[in-house]
Amino acid sequence: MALTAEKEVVKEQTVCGMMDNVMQQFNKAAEQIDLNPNIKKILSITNNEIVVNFPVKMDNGEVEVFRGYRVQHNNALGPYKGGLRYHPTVDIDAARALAMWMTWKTSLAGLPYGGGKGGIQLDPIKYSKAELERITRRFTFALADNIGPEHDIPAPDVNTNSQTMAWIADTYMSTRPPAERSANQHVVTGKPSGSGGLQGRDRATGYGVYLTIKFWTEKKNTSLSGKKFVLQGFGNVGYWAAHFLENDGAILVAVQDAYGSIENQNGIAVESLFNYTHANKGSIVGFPDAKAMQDKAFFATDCDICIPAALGNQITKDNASQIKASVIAEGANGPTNAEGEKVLLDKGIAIIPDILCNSGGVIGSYYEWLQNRNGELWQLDEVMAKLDKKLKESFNKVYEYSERHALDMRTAAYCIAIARIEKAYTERGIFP
Ligand SMILES: NC(=O)C1=CN([C@@H]2O[C@H](COP(=O)(O)OP(=O)(O)OC[C@H]3O[C@@H](n4cnc5c(N)ncnc54)[C@H](OP(=O)(O)O)[C@@H]3O)[C@@H](O)[C@H]2O)C=CC1
Ligand SMILES: O=C(O)CCC(=O)C(=O)O
Repeated sequence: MALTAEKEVVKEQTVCGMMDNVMQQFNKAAEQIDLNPNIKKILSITNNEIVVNFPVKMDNGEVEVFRGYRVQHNNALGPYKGGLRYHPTVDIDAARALAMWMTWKTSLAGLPYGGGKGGIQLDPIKYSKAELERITRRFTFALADNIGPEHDIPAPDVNTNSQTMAWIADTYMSTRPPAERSANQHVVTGKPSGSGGLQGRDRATGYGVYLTIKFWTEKKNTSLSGKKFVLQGFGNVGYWAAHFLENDGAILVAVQDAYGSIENQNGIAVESLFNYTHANKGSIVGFPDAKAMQDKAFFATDCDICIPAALGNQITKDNASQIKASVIAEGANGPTNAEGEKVLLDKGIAIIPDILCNSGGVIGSYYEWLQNRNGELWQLDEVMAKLDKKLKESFNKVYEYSERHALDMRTAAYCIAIARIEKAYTERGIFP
């Protein structure tokens, strides 16, 4: 199938209503822990919402005006932290929900951060690399002091990467007095390793997805060897998760990206698919060692593990009942909506929730931030070992809480995350 620039036409985007989803999750946990009503009020809304419209000259000499967002949900535990997404579905609802998820995620991981998220409403495939660089630099300039290394620290998300972060860091640092420039390198994380980036930040999220699945299988007295998994999204998170799962003996049997879906029950070789996508404008479509499948049939594929690692609201009441896996590992943020989740839990399918499953990314970002702040250079093996230890602690905390209180893992994770923020407010004496 020939690829077109009109991704949205190829596959319907369903990212609306993310706030409803995160609020239902929050309210359920708030009730469970009997959250102080004043703190509940604070956490139910975002602290700051920055919307910027900024003009950029295109390659053809015309000016286009873009809309960018940065939502800062809460900073009770430290500076706002979270990614920037470049996608047509970026709007204020999505940015609010994604910022809230970051607050719970950083709290659960025990990091000294709050939550923020943002991005630009655009389809990057429609722009040249030079245009994307100018868009990113103008966006950074428009955000001005709303971001900063001790205030709000962006990172990569959908359709942004280490190159995007390098442009942001460079633009932000160029606005500082000369003597302070390099001291501001940690305004963003996820930078290339030659520009202050952390060895291993590229794979940190996918590695965390893999680890949480491994820890879950260990709790079930089984192993990953021979387990079949399906993967929605073959980008940064999806590729690295698949890479580590395959190394541990699991078998990739179906993949979906924005252009289509493929299946091979005998196994899809992860590195071959990765190399193929690089030669095929980034898409999995047409991979010779798998057959094409209908997008709608993807979630019904026979498998043990299902990994949504693309956009939000992908598992809904319409497809949840078809899922054959015994565990869902949420690489993406908010991939399962409330109705879909009910169907899954009723069927006895476990969910490793996003705020735990994909937290390896922000934990890696924290290490990068520390590395820059302390003027250090960390080695890959020490980064991976630290990630392993931290994720194991987080996973065990959530798993044990869920067992002790007979809760699903998402609600358990939320209870732990929210209780930590409540404690911070209470200790300050504001809400006795
Ligand atoms: N990067 C990170 O460190 C972190 C990311 N996340 C979350 O993980 C998810 C993926 O992020 P990331 O891997 O960085 O993003 P990438 O941009 O690297 O990859 C996104 C992937 O999702 C696919 N995709 C997009 N739309 C659809 C669709 N409608 N149906 C199926 N697949 C689709 C893309 O396909 P195509 O290439 O064809 O467009 C691509 O394969 C997001 O939810 C993000 O918020 C969470 C924590 C950290
Ligand atoms: O690395 C970070 O700071 C945040 C990554 C992110 O956007 C996420 O965890 O959803």
